[in-house]
Amino acid sequence: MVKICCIGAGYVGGPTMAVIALKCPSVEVAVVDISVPRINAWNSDQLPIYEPGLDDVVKECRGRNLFFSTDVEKHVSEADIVFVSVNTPTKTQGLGAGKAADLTYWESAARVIADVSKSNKIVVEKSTVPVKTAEAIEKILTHNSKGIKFQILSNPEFLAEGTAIKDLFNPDRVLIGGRETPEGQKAIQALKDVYAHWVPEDRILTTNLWSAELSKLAANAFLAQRISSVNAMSALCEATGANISQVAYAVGTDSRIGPKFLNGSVGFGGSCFQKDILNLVYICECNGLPEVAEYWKQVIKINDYQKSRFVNRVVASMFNTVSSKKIAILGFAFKKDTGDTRETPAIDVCKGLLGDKARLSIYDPQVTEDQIQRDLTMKKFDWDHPLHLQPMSPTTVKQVTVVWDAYEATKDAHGICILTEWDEFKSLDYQRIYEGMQKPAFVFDGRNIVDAEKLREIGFIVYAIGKPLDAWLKDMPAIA
Ligand SMILES: NC(=O)C1=CN([C@@H]2O[C@H](COP(=O)(O)OP(=O)(O)OC[C@H]3O[C@@H](n4cnc5c(N)ncnc54)[C@H](O)[C@@H]3O)[C@@H](O)[C@H]2O)C=CC1
Ligand SMILES: O=C(O)[C@H]1O[C@H](OP(=O)(O)OP(=O)(O)OC[C@H]2O[C@@H](n3ccc(=O)[nH]c3=O)[C@H](O)[C@@H]2O)[C@H](O)[C@@H](O)[C@@H]1O
Repeated sequence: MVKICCIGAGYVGGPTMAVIALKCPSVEVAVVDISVPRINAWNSDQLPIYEPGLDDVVKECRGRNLFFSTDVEKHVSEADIVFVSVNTPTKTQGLGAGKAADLTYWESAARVIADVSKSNKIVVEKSTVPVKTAEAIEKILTHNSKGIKFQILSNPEFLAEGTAIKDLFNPDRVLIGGRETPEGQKAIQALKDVYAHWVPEDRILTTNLWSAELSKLAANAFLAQRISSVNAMSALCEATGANISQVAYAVGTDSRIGPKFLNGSVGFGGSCFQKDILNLVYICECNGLPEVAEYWKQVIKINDYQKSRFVNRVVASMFNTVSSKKIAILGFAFKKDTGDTRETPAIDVCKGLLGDKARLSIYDPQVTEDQIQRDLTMKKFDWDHPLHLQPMSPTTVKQVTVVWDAYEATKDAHGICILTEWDEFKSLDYQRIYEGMQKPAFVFDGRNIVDAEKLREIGFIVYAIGKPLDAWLKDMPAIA
C-alpha cells in the first residue's frame, strides 16, 4: 500500500489530502502538523476550516485511510511520498522583507524529512514557493541524509477557497514538475498514478521543476491582474457614467478574454495573490529585471488604490467625516463561503474608517469576534504564520463591536458597507433595515450584489463599485 504523508494541515493540506484519500482507497494518507489545536480540530466534528463539502469527505475517510496526527516524525519516516504544504508567508524582517517568501517553515519541514527518513522518498512541493526552491530543498535533503535518495517534485495547488472540494474533484489541470532524469521521470509517474485515480490523463501536465514552480506564481499573478484591470476600469466608469458590469460583460464575451473573474470589487484579498505577486516581484528584481518587477507591482498598487478609494467614497459622501458615526460592516471574510480573513480588503477598509474615528458594527456569518479583533490589531503579514506563532493581541479596538446578525449590525447605523458577497446579504429585508437607520441612510456596495435601484426606491443613497453615481455622490467627490 502506498503511504502518503502531508506536512501542514491547513487550507491546502487538509482538503487536498482528504480528496486523495477519498479517491484512492488503496492509499494511506496521514496529514501532520505542529499545531495541536489544528490536529485536534481535524479529528473532531468541528473542522478547523469552513469549506463546503469538506465535512462529508472527511467523515467518509477519517479513520479508514485518512489520519490526522501531530506525530510528524513517525508519519514522515513511514511515507513513500511526502507532500509539504506548510505556509510560505511574506518575510517581515531582514533581506527581502515585505517581498520575499519566508521559507522558514519549509526549511524546518525539509530538515525533519532529512533527519527521520530511513528509506528513499518522493518529496512534493505543494506550497507555493519561489522558483528554484526545489534546488535549495535538494541541498538540505542530500547534505543531511545517510545515503537515502530523494526525488523532489513540484505539484502546486490551484484550488480556490470556498470551492476547494469542487476544484479538487474536477481540476482544470494538475501540474507536476520534476527532474528530467530517469529517476525524476519515475517519480513524476508515481505521483501521476495517484491523481490518475480520478483526473483524466490529458489534464495532468508534466514539466520541468522550474516551469512548475513559476507557473503557479504566474497563474496567480494573471488572475490578480484581471481583477486589478477590471477595478482600474471601475474607477473610470464612475468618472464617466459607464457601468462596470456592462463593460466587463462586453469585454468578456470576446472568447479570447473570457467572462470569468471580471467582477469589480472593493479589492482582492486572500492569503496568496498579494504574497505571490510580491514574491514574483522580488524574484524579478533578484534576476536583474526591474521593468518586469515594476509591471507586476502595479497590480498590487491598483488593489491598494481600490481599497482606499472605497474608504474615501464612504467618508466623502457622509459630509467628509464619519467621526462617531456607526457604520455597519457586512462581511469580513475575503470572499464568500469561507471564514478565512487573511489579507481581506475588510481589514484595510475598517482600518481606514477607524482612522476617521468611525464606530464599526461588524457581522460576518463565518468569522469570530476574536479573529476580527486580531486582524484589526495584528501587524501586516503576521496573519500568515501558524496561529500558535502569531503574537497574542493584547488590545481590542474599542470602537468595534462584532454582532451575529445583519439587522443588529445595521440598527441605528448611518451607513452600511458590504465587503463580502455572502448570498444572505442579497435577500435581507432592506426596507426594515432602512427604517431602523439614521437618515440619510447610505449603502456602499463593495461587491455589487444588491439591487441598487430597489434600494434607492426605499430611500437609500447607494454607492456601487463602478456604477453610475447618485447625484448625491457626484456632488461629493472623493479624492483617493
Ligand atoms: N489557501 C489557499 O487557498 C492556497 C494556498 N496555497 C499555498 O499552500 C501553502 C499552504 O497554504 P495554507 O494551507 O493556506 O496555509 P495554512 O497556514 O492554512 O497551513 C499551513 C500549516 O502548516 C503548518 N506547519 C508549518 N510549519 C510546519 C512544520 N515544520 N511541520 C509541520 N507543520 C507545519 C502550520 O502549523 C499550518 O497549520 C502556501 O504556500 C500557500 O501559498 C496554494 C493554493 C491555494
Ligand atoms: O494560490 C492560491 O491561494 C489560490 O488563490 C486564488 O484562490 P482564492 O484566493 O482562494 O480565491 P479567489 O476566488 O481567487 O478570490 C481571490 C480574491 O479575489 C476577489 N475577486 C475574485 C474574482 C473577481 O472577479 N473579482 C474579485 O474581486 C475575491 O473576492 C477574493 O477576495 C486562486 O483563484 C487559486 O487558483 C489559487 O490556488
